[in-house]
Amino acid sequence: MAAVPVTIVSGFLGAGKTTLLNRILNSVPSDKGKGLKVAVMVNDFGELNIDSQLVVSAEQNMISLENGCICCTVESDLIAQLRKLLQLREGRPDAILIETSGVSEPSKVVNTLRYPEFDNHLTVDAVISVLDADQFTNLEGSNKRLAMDQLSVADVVVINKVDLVSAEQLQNLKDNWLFPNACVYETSYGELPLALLLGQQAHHSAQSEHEHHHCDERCQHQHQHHEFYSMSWQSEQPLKIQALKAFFHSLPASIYRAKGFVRLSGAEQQMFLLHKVGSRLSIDRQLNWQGELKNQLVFIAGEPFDKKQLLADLEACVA
Ligand SMILES: Nc1nc2c(ncn2[C@@H]2O[C@H](COP(=O)(O)OP(=O)(O)OP(=O)(O)O)[C@@H](O)[C@H]2O)c(=O)[nH]1
Repeated sequence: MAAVPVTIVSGFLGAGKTTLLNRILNSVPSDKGKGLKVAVMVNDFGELNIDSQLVVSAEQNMISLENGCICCTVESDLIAQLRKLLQLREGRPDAILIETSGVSEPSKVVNTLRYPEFDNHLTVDAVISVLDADQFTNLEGSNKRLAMDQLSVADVVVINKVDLVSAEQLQNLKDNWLFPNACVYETSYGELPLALLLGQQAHHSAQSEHEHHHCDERCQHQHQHHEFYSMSWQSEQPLKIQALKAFFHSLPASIYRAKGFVRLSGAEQQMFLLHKVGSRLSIDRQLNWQGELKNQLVFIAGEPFDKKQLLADLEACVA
């Protein structure tokens, strides 16, 4: 049996990984039409599983690796899920897509895929890293270092959100480019031909470190994992939109990412999808909502933050 190609979609928080994943899934010819059978793994860092609710998974096999980081705390879950997929007699996927959380290091996921037990069963097709053209230059400190680490192992870099930047800003980004080995594409909303993203066998193995290295409890190898902090909040009460916007605009910059669903007063039977990425906030009506009518929000920060205060401020937004 041929090895199953695995594509890793990585990139910093909010860069547009889920958007790109959905774009890919919508373009893959469906299984029933004798197309590809794709298994999708998504990894959300926060306690609430927002991404899995956003992925269009119609006929695909969707697996959620929750509440932790795919490259460390949920690595064993990743291994177990990969084993399960490979053991399938029928329905073994033709391709696997892994969307890492925005705080994961894709090189560690590549190393997991290289464990001897997966030899001849899995092959890394490409590591794709999505870059947020709008927010990338504003990243600082450990956020910047992590975003750079993610880019440094990419075979394909997708410069996304070009609709939000001027030609000059984009040129500036490219003039300071540090990753000559990757194929680089520019786009908005991950809109790229499927052929540029899947089945390219683009992976350059030399780019990942620690080949065949399997950490165990005796291992001296230091995981230089970047620390991130998250908090989740759920409530059934509708929120006041103006108060909610003011709340988000007053958050400390270290709370870089927030996402989830909110219920707003005046439209109680609807649900709204909320995204905060760096300084940008969007709140959009969700069409054809099938889930529960309740607020579910996740906050992710590069520094510890006052969770009690955040909860109190959120509760003050309840109508
Ligand atoms: N204007 C604009 N917005 C975009 C584009 N791509 C994605 N977005 C928006 O950016 C926000 C984050 O997109 P996601 O696809 O959820 O980003 P992500 O990388 O999966 O986020 P995490 O998994 O939380 O790290 C959403 O509001 C998207 O609609 C783009 O090209 N242009």
